Amino acid sequence: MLQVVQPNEPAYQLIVQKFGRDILLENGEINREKLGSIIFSSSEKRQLLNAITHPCIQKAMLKQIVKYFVLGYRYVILDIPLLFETNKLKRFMKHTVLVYCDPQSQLSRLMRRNGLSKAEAEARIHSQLSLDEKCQLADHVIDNSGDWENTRLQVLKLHVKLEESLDFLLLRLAAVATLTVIGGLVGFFLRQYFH
Ligand SMILES: CC(C)(COP(=O)(O)OP(=O)(O)OC[C@H]1O[C@@H](n2cnc3c(N)ncnc32)[C@H](O)[C@@H]1O)[C@@H](O)C(=O)NCCC(=O)NCCS
Ligand SMILES: Nc1ncnc2c1ncn2[C@@H]1O[C@H](COP(=O)(O)OP(=O)(O)OP(=O)(O)O)[C@@H](O)[C@H]1O
Repeated sequence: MLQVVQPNEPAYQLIVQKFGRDILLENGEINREKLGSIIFSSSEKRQLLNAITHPCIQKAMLKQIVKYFVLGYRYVILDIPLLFETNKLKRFMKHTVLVYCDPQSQLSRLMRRNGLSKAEAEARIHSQLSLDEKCQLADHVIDNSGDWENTRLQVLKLHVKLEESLDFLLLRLAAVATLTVIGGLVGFFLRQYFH
């Protein structure tokens, strides 16, 4: 959901208004490293950023869901870091999947990926529920503590399961029927009008 914090987006204006121009790069884009270091060391600031960005992120997600639904995709995956914490969107999800890894790997991978110190990485991890707590809340857990191949096999298994599911079949049929009727009516009136 990077696009909601791009210049010209409403969330961007509000972020600059609340956090100041110091968090901008020379080209006007948000300096993610700087904003990250502010919000991950203050829960108040984090809540402020969440209050600004979450409504825009939710709108953008909804648009994409409708798009892929109409295109006939069997399922869409929403990558939502704070799904269980905010507990707002969970009721709209048919399935929830948690990608788990053991706490030691989580810490060392985050330190390596973002070049963070142990304390900085721990602050980020503690700004969310622990993975063990999230495991209890998710419908499916992919254990990514092992190597990539091990994870890939688990993902493929889940993919097959989701592809086989008939979730939302009635809703899809109703949507197709409605579109067909609307298309038919439009065609009928256009023919009447041009004859
Ligand atoms: C805070 C920002 C600048 C940090 O950018 P950065 O490139 O360093 O990290 P990135 O966006 O890849 O996020 C890394 C991870 O941090 C965690 N995280 C991100 N935002 C938050 C948050 N508000 N609260 C808790 N954890 C968060 C998530 O696990 C996420 O996957 C960036 O996340 C941002 O612009 N956030 C605002 C939009 C937002 O709220 N996004 C996701 C939360 S739903
Ligand atoms: N199975 C694995 N083996 C080795 N390294 C891994 C494995 N899975 C992920 N990593 C590494 O761990 C880091 C974090 O992975 P990734 O960015 O995919 O996690 P994420 O859950 O999307 O993170 P975030 O929630 O912070 O956005 C990356 O540098 C990635 O290369």
